[in-house]
Amino acid sequence: MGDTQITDAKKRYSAGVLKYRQMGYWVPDYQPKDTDVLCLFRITPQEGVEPEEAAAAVAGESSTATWTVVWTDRLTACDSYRAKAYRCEPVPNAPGQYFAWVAYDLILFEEGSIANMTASLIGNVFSFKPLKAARLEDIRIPVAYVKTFKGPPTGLVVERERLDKFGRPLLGATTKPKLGLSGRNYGRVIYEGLKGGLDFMKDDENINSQPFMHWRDRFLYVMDAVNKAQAVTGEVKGSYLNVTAGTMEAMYERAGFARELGSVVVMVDLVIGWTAIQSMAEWCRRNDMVMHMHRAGHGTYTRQKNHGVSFRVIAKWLRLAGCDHLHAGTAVGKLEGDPLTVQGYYNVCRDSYTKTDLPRGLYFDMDWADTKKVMPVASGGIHAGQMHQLLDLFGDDCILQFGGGTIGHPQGIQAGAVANRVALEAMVKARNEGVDLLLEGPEVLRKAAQWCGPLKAALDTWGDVTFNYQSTDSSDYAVTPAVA
Ligand SMILES: O=C(O)[C@H](O)COP(=O)(O)O
Ligand SMILES: [Mg+2]
Repeated sequence: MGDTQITDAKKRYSAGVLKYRQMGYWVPDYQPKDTDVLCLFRITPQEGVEPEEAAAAVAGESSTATWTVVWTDRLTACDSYRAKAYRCEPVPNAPGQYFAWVAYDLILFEEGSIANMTASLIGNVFSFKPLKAARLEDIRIPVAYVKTFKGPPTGLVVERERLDKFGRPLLGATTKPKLGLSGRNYGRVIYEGLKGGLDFMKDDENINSQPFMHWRDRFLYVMDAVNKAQAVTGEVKGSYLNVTAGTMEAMYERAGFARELGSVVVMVDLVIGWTAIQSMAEWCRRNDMVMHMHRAGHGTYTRQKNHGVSFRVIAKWLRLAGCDHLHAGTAVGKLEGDPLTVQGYYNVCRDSYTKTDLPRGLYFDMDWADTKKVMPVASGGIHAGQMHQLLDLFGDDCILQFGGGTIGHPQGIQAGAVANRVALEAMVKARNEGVDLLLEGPEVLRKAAQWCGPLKAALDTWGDVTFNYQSTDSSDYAVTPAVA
């Protein structure tokens, strides 16, 4: 018996163990349908396992197969239900690694459920012994499936209208220290930041309801600060109230209290899980609330290039699941992120139609079918001295968040916020006047600092701080291959 699909029914369905290719999970001449879910996996087969067999195994284990032939396949439309590995190629400059393309028929998935989609695509298959490692690099979700998800509760366009803020990135800050402040002191930090010119303040990912500050205290003091800052500045302000909790009931209770107090935004952490995220998105939609998503925990499975799930896939799932803000990397800050790869994440948050873009790690075209847009958030170790790079990398439709880079300002929190607002406004003005931000950005900052003491102090304190480390996850295609 060879390594290709066995078509003789008696041989194919006799009890025993067959190769996945023999069972029909490797179909090199398969033409993907417009309605198929397409996945690109990076696989590292064990020694002695042929790449096509490994690709077929991935297709099998993530769809209908098990390790042995089961006659019950014949009670189903198994020929169409089987996922099909249809292409397998060595990864450039990565010995032992292969890209495997797999197509899944739409019938394999429940509508509107990321939990269901992920249970197939990243279910058992990542622990499968014939593979040393596997990574889901990218996914094409077809329009027919996209339309079964509601997506962001508010969306980027409506959020700007509600906030009445246009033509520039929004500005925020994460309250620091991450843990330990009492409600009253916490509220003071919020007020200072908002009064100084930020649009948003933000709870940190791990602030929930600890002994030093019960969640109700936090919400009360934060909203008192938000209201006062709105009154003195005349601008709409918000503070992401983190409602992450141990149960859905507790999260609904906290979100309900945030709404009662007049908050425009609540926040959850990625660690609450797909079903909880979709439930909270439903709640936000019903209650006209912006939903901020902190991607806490993602680095445990997105960061290493040879194993896990790329953040671009997580970002696509989160846009469908429904969040309005999503932490998507900074490139220049303290957290992992190659600039082009991070731009790829931003693009899938905001695209109407995602085009294949290999240098940015985007392997498929994908039509978002008018799914609302997510506001990507740059947060993690950024400061005013990087404003030109941030604006150049990410454009206007994003949120720039400076936690330490606001709270740690030598002249105080309000001065930190002023420095960031002035740096941003100066940079947007320069960009709009045609200045080349990368070439002349530092000079724009220096000039603005002549008239703004807080910005000068920020640049003096942090201007030289960089985080220049080798990225663990950059594209395998540094430049787009030439098109003949
Ligand atoms: O949750 C976050 O986004 C980070 O804690 C940001 O903090 P930083 O700006 O001080 O790095
Ligand atoms: Mg944080």
